[in-house]
Amino acid sequence: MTFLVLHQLQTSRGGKIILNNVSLQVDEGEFIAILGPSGCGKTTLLRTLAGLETADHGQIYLQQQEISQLPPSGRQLAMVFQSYALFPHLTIRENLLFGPRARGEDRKQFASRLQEVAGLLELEPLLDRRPGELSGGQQQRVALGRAIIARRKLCLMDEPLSNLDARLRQTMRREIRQLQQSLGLTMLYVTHDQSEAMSMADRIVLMNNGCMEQCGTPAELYQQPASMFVANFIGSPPMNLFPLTAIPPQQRYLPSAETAADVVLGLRAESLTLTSPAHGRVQATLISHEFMGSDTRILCRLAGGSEVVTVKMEGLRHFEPGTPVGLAWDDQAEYRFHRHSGQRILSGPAGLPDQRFHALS
Ligand SMILES: Nc1ncnc2c1ncn2[C@@H]1O[C@H](COP(=O)(O)OP(=O)(O)OP(=O)(O)O)[C@@H](O)[C@H]1O
Repeated sequence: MTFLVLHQLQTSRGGKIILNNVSLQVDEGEFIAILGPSGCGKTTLLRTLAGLETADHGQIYLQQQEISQLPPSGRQLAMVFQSYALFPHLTIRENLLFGPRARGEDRKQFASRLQEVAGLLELEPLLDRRPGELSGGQQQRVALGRAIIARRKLCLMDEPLSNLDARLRQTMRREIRQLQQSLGLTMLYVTHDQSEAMSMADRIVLMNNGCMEQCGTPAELYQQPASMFVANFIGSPPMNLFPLTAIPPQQRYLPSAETAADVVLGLRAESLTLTSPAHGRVQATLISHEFMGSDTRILCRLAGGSEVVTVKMEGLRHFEPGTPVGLAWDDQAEYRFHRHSGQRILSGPAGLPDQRFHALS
């Protein structure tokens, strides 16, 4: 059932459009990651939803009720900020109960609600401490606890893990996802980390310059990128993108009605294999390699040009820089994009069956 609807939201600041015509439908219990580079409007989208920014136009509906004109306190949602926004002079107990107290909720239930949330988030031993006496991860849990104790069905989170080290971030990702699923929360979660979005979300909204570039499951964004921007943002390493003219004419399968100069070819690093120079579709020279643990990433420069591509191979590999090699790939692994618009070209190359083109058209 549709729980939240954003309809053509536009928000400006200082005469500049920050959010441009954003529309989205979210089901109850869904985890949506709002992903994009710095400055693309993620925080503004969350703040507009929470009523902390005023939209120029557009509507927001929560459970079929329009909330666009309501003040933040009337919107019935919880928000967790990047900075945690805990009161430093209050104990953790007081921080957790601050919201229910301020809203004048039933005091008789405070003890049981506190116990429930503290138990869920393993905060019991910390209740009498102040935020300054907690680690970053513990403070993050308290911030989460404040959202949960509010018993709001919609929870907005703005980069909640960005102050934590890499290992703790991994643990907290799983904890937040498990809590969200077990409590049936609907979550909008802002991050600029594509691996965080990929590992946590049911769907990802990828934003670019105030607009929604693509919305879909992590697999859809990875396998069916709508544009070069998406192909370059999703995946580690990002998709190799180079002009079709960088490969020999006999290897260029051209989409109908395009010239090679207008087409950018996209190949995922794991779709490429290294061969002897004579057996490759193109020739290249090894530049360097990086061992990542489970795989090795090999950087190669295409012959006759300056384009560098990354090849991903399982396990530990050793290569001599400067070695001539060939690169091979299946026709089915190719993506094509318009050089100027950046949009994916969905018409198949002449005479070449391609499941992906059919899937999208
Ligand atoms: N008060 C303001 N006046 C004018 N422009 C602003 C103001 N606050 C933010 N902006 C601009 O709005 C754009 C979007 O900002 P926003 O904070 O929503 O981006 P973001 O995607 O969350 O970025 P980050 O990941 O760096 O937090 C940016 O270009 C920013 O410079």
